[in-house]
Amino acid sequence: MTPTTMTFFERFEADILSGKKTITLRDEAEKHYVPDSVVTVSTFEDGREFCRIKIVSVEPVLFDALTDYHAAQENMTLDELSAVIQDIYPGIQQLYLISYQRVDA
Ligand SMILES: CC(=O)Nc1ccn([C@@H]2O[C@H](CO)[C@@H](O)[C@H]2O)c(=O)n1
Repeated sequence: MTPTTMTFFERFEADILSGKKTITLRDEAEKHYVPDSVVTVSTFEDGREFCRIKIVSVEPVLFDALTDYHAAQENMTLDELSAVIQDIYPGIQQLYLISYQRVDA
């Protein structure tokens, strides 16, 4: 089934709304998003909906293969991004790069 919702940590809300953050890296539990589908986005902490996004692409990427370019699309340095991922997904190698565009409500 095509997923229709996605959660983000609240601290990333502003970057998503401003368009500074245009990808997210998830584990295999979230690899089933479908390009061109529209997804309702809410905060992980309290489930507050704050925008909708259109999935652009979903592709596997290894943690060790992350680059400054990925980090830039997260509005972070590579060191910051690596630390964030290690915190959320300790020891993970296989990630899924989900790129998205904000769509109007
Ligand atoms: C709330 C929830 O269920 N899961 C996640 C998982 C990841 N992320 C963000 O995606 C990027 C790479 O992982 C980083 O910016 C992360 O902080 C997030 O916001 N929420």
